[in-house]
Amino acid sequence: ASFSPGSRSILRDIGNDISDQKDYAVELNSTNFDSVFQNTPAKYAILEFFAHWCPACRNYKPHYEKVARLFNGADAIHPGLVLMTRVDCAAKMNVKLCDKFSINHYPMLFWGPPRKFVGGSWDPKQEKSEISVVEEWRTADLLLSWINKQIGSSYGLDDQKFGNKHLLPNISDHEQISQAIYDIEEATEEAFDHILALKAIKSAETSTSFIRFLQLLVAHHPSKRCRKGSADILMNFDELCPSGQCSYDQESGAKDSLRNYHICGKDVPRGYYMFCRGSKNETRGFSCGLWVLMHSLSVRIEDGESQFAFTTICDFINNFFMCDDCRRHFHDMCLSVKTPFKKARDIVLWLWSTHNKVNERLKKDEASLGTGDPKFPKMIWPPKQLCPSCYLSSTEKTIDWDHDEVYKFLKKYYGEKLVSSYKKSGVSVSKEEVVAAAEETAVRSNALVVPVGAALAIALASCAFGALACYWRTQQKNRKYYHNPHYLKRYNSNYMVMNTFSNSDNERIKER
Ligand SMILES: Cc1cc2nc3c(=O)[nH]c(=O)nc-3n(C[C@H](O)[C@H](O)[C@H](O)COP(=O)(O)OP(=O)(O)OC[C@H]3O[C@@H](n4cnc5c(N)ncnc54)[C@H](O)[C@@H]3O)c2cc1C
Repeated sequence: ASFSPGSRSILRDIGNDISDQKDYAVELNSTNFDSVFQNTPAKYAILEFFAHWCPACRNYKPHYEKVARLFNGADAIHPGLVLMTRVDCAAKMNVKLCDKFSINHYPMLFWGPPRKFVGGSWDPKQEKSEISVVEEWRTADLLLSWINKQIGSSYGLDDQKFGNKHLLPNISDHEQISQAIYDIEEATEEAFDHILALKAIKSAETSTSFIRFLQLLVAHHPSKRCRKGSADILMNFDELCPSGQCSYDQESGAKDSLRNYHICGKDVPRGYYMFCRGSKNETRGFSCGLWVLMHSLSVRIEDGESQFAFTTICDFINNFFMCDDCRRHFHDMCLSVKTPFKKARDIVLWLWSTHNKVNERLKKDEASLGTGDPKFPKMIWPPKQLCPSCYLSSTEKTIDWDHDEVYKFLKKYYGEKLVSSYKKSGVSVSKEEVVAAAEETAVRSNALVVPVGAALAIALASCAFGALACYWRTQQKNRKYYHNPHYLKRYNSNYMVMNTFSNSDNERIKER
């Protein structure tokens, strides 16, 4: 089978094998070794070399399995992050493989990016290698804290799976949305992967569209690590994509390549949608995550940013959502908006009703073609069970919405209930620092594309991420896109409202 990066199939398949064997760590041999490392969506791998006759190895197995339970298999607690594997060196077919890794005692554990193990080897005298020996491994506790140190996490052996085993639709459950933060992170990463795979930033137009979307993410992405990752790309954008020509170099050492960046950091588990998990592998997932991302952005913007957010989302879908029919339909709906949005409420409700138009169309298509997910039939949303007050009245054919109630509901559902669960220690910033940075950014950039709230949030993000802040500020001085009329003129007048900073804006920033 072939697996694309982020494919859910491989982890599910590994999961199925595991339930048969009751082992979580994946047993490798000289035949499957390369293909498993090549195809795993995990970011890191641990490889244990052992011998089945070795008593110490047998005693160690429960420790190793205790950790593997967290990361491997369909019910992994932290899926898609660390692939835990083992090779039995006492099996004849693996002798050469174990030799290549200079195994001189059992068990011996290695750590590295999975691809580095493909056709790989290890030699103690080797100076530069991305594969390293795991130093603290003797108990499950030690091994997990060693892993935590490598990836900056704080996982515990008692961590429990977040949410239901296999999400079954419960349309009246207000709390299910809180799990969507993982899906939004994954969808954000996946969108970035698609852009990279198709080298889709290739002109001034696509560059601008991408920059604007990053600005929106830096300011309003509900996940802290995605705000940080987006800020990181934004800060380095001039180097990564001079004149709109990005480097997509695959070389791991290529510093100026977009491929070396992760829009949500490098630890986002891949291959596991939760809120958006379909009952079949090929349904839901990314497109659901993308909708949820857009809704969660829309409820976070402020009045002054509404037109910016609208054009940014429309352009992003048009330029980078690789489903042709989808983006064409969506673009038509964008073009049908004749009056610029002035209030945040306008874009929240527009996105909601646009999504419902798509639902309505797909409901018919899926019924006639049988292509939908039977467990998640399309519906006009939110259903009454989820928001009774949204309905003034309804018949089978029409719904009379209470738009104020719908707006209130969406703000709560995609706002308050959907927040970053990612905590990183040492990230703190004083209010004064935020205000100073926002002011600095605002005063300098009188014709900035970034609207007030976004500038503040970017400043906040950049301050909050410590060393990035100073770099961001110096980089901003060189950022020509914002000042270049070429980049600003491409929209027709009703499709674009530029925000400029005035003294009163600066006062507002100070107040905030
Ligand atoms: C911009 C865009 C355009 C698309 N166009 C097409 C297309 O033309 N043809 C096609 O076949 N597929 C299209 N898709 C994919 C399609 O809309 C679904 O994403 C996909 O079928 C998966 O559906 P789902 O059941 O996971 O729910 P989705 O429609 O993806 O919705 C995700 C979640 O959002 C919530 N939700 C549902 N409706 C609303 C609403 N109105 N407001 C707020 N929240 C809501 C629900 O909790 C739902 O589970 C498009 C996707 C996107 C992002």
